[in-house]
Amino acid sequence: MATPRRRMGLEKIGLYDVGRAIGKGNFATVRIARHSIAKTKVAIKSIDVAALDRENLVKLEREVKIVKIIDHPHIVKSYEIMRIDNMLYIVSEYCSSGELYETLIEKGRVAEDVARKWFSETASAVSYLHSHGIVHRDLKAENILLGKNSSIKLIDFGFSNFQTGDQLLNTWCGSPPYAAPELLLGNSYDGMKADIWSMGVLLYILVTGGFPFPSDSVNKLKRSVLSGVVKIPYWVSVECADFIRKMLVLNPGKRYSIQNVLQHRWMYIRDNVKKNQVQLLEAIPSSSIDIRQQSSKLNPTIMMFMQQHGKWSEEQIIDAVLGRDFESPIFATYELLADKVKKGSLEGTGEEYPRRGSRGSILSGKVNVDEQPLTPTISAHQLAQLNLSSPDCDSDDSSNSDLCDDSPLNSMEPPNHDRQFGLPRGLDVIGNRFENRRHTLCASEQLLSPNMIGQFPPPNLLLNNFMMNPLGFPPMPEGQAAEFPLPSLHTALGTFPIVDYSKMLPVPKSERRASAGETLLPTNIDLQQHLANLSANPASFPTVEEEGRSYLSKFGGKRNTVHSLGNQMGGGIQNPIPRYQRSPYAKAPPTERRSSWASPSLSAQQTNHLETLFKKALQANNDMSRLHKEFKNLSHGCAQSQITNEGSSLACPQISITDEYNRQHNIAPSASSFDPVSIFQKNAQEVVFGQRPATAIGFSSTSFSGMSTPEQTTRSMDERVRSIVCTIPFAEVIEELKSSLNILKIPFQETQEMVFEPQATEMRRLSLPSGVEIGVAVLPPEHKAHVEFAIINTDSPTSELLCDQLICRLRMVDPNWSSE
Ligand SMILES: Nc1ncnc2c1ncn2[C@@H]1O[C@H](COP(=O)(O)OP(=O)(O)OP(=O)(O)O)[C@@H](O)[C@H]1O
Repeated sequence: MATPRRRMGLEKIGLYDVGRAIGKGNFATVRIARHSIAKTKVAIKSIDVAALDRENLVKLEREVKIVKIIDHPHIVKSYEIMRIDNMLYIVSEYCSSGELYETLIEKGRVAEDVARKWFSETASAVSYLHSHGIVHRDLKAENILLGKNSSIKLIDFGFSNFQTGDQLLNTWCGSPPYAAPELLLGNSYDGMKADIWSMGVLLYILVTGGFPFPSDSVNKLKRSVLSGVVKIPYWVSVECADFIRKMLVLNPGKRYSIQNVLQHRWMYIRDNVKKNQVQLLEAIPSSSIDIRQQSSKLNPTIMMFMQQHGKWSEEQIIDAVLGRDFESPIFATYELLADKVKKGSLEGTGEEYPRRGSRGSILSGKVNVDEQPLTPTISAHQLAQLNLSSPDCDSDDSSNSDLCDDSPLNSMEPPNHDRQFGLPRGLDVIGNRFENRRHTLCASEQLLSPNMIGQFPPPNLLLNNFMMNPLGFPPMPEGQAAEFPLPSLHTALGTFPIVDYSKMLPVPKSERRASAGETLLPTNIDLQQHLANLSANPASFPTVEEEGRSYLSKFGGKRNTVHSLGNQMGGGIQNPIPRYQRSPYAKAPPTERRSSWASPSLSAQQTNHLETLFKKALQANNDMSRLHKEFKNLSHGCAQSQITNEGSSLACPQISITDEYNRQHNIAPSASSFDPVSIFQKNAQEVVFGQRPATAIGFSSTSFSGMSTPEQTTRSMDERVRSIVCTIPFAEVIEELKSSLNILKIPFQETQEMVFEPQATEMRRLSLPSGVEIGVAVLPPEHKAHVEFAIINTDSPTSELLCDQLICRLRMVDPNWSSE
């Protein structure tokens, strides 16, 4: 008999046979165990109370208090609290499929419908907590377990707390990568809003497989979080990206609440997984859940069974169960058996209790069951309901196979969920499992101590997983190249292995503003070739700073600002031009703006013609071929244009360099002892920096005329900015623009920024690889959306046309729009 022999090796704690360790936290070890009467597997978290200081003792007691009162299908259920000697044990339902974090490590990011299911379940649990004034404060993929049918179970209430009304919390809790900015700043915070930030990070991780703010130090993390820039890869759907951004809003006052989260449209996109979830959410509206509602009914079958097997009296059972005495084995036994019955044959039949006339018992006046004489025997049918007839290690739930292995009790082996996902149980995975895990941090006083840095995940842990599995990247659908003569960047991005988002996506605003040695824009280097080289050797991808340094060491010692100056047909710009002083999206007096904007290469009539065609093409199921053809015809007719055709590389903008020193000291460019322009022009082919898609820092452009003085030849930035005001809400404008770009299959990067003039307001920037940047800002107090389209790299009519198209789309959804 194998079972008894194995069981001899199991430690006995209370009514549990305790087996191997399945998890480890800061202060706790979690082991799998089996209830000797209910035969149900459970997880037992054991904490050596003697090892805790006063502060942690308080937290532990709070955790105990909270787990006793919460009851939600997506929160791990606790059954019993045992205090034996110096140890405190929390017995809870066992989740067989491990941590969500491990699943992500193994599988990489998940499809959005899977993410939606998991995220909805998490949101449902968080909503339940928040509606009962409880904040979790440690939401992370490691604290989300997967139970049967891959359903989410939230664990670890070690840092949860009660929060009422407008009360703010002060204790620093959580894991840095999931920590809200207000926590990173050491401010008092609203725990509920901090939970939402962590949920934003969680959703980001689910759909991208990486962290939104990848950093290898706390300082970098802080900088990255506080920059307010969230870089979302292009494969994330527009709705999902919007949702993530709503949760990752710096200002907690403007951040989504859990009610907003539950109502976001991404949560209601229909798919098979969601259908179930909607039902689930409907079945458990958070507002209607009473914390562990006391049931006045006790199951007589369970009671009889307990009397027989536990030797407890009827009164003892009733007292413990109705009194919800977590510190009594009677309550745990009853609850475990009741859950077994619920999951078993009675589930869904509505027959949770024996029918009138069936064998039952009058247990007491307190118990609302059919009044029948107590029969101290249990029928085979009733026994089957309890699912106890199977011997140890036979039935699914009561199996000891996980528990009673031959390994030492405290050996740290991963649970068998590896098998569930059909993955080989790699030794390296076993070895790293607990090392990789990020534990929760908690500090009352200091913000982040140096040893917290050690708590960070191994750099790019999730992303590295991607690299090992390039198939994790969505291939660009065949035949879906950009409809417009965009550079081949589109395809290149599809195969570009992400080493670090910060190297692929637009650099943060703070970096963009750097004045020295930075360049902006694509030159005539074949971008695709360049990216292909980089993808072959990702480590060689230089940062902006490296690129700048390399330039300076090549061309001179001064710190120069580099401007891109338009096109190769421009006839050569001999003089530096004043640096463009402000963000293209900063508000400017109307006089500084052009109310209308037209391509110098296309007549207004031609533009209108294209616009009309564009509208028609949109109506005709996105058939852009005619428009495209028309566009090509027009472009051939533009002698001075620099329209590029599909497949060709980016047009070569001429580069001019403003000597920063001269500019600052109002020294005429001609007086400069250093005139790198000509050198630069000669060496334009060698310029290796600025290939980054849509990277732009101060810029200006040449016109097509080839005139000789900057004043005459340069179309100022304002001339290349089209500005319109929409009357529909900001979010809808963004959605419309993004969906238009998606229809046109034009990749874009979205960043969130703040505009401070005339007053602080949120701005969204969409950066397109073709060099178009779109800024959308709310116009207070009217709450209209101010949209600016800026062409930043070349005076390309292609880009102009694209802007026209996007404006046209906005006009269709907002008849009240106006141009500025
Ligand atoms: N009910 C459970 N079923 C299966 N595994 C569990 C269960 N509870 C905990 N674990 C495992 O044990 C690990 C540690 O548990 P838990 O997070 O509760 O401990 P902790 O000490 O609070 O951790 P930390 O210090 O990181 O916050 C979990 O990440 C998980 O892998």
